[in-house]
Amino acid sequence: MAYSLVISGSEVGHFRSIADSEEAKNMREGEEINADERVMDVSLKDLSKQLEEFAMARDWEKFHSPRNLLLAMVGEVGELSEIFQWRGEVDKGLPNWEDADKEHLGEELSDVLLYLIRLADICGIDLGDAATKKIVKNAIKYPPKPRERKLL
Ligand SMILES: Nc1ccn([C@H]2C[C@H](O)[C@@H](COP(=O)(O)OP(=O)(O)OP(=O)(O)O)O2)c(=O)n1
Repeated sequence: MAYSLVISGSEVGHFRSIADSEEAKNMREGEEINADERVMDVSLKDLSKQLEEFAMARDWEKFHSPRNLLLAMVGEVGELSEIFQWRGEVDKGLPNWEDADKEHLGEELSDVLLYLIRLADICGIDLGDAATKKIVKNAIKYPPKPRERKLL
């Protein structure tokens, strides 16, 4: 049986509860989820909250220690690497890739991101704030190329 879970940009709250929705609970392995619309502008804090709720609903908080989350993230980095393994150099935008391969890539990138966000949260790090400050620090360390002066 196929399920179609439609998520719109204005329904992030709905999306937030999808993992614990009746449809999700009733789903069996191999059944299809069809997210027809993209979720726009989801924030790190939104994702962090969803991950906390996901762990709480399954009583998985006891497993989400900093070390376990780090190891889980590294494992997902390995799965991400496997997608690129033996392919040689890949063009930007992945023009010759099958849709299924791109979807798989999106899933593995998401797994890395989600474990990273959860790790930061569990460690009490505000990742959005830390990353923004790091970008500023990077810009000071690596100043932009000076513009060429126009000679009058
Ligand atoms: N204790 C856990 C287990 C899973 N997840 C979440 C975070 C990841 O987004 C995803 C990882 O799930 P799997 O371990 O099933 O890994 P994959 O989705 O990569 O499946 P597979 O390894 O079979 O390809 O689920 C989590 O938060 N906490």
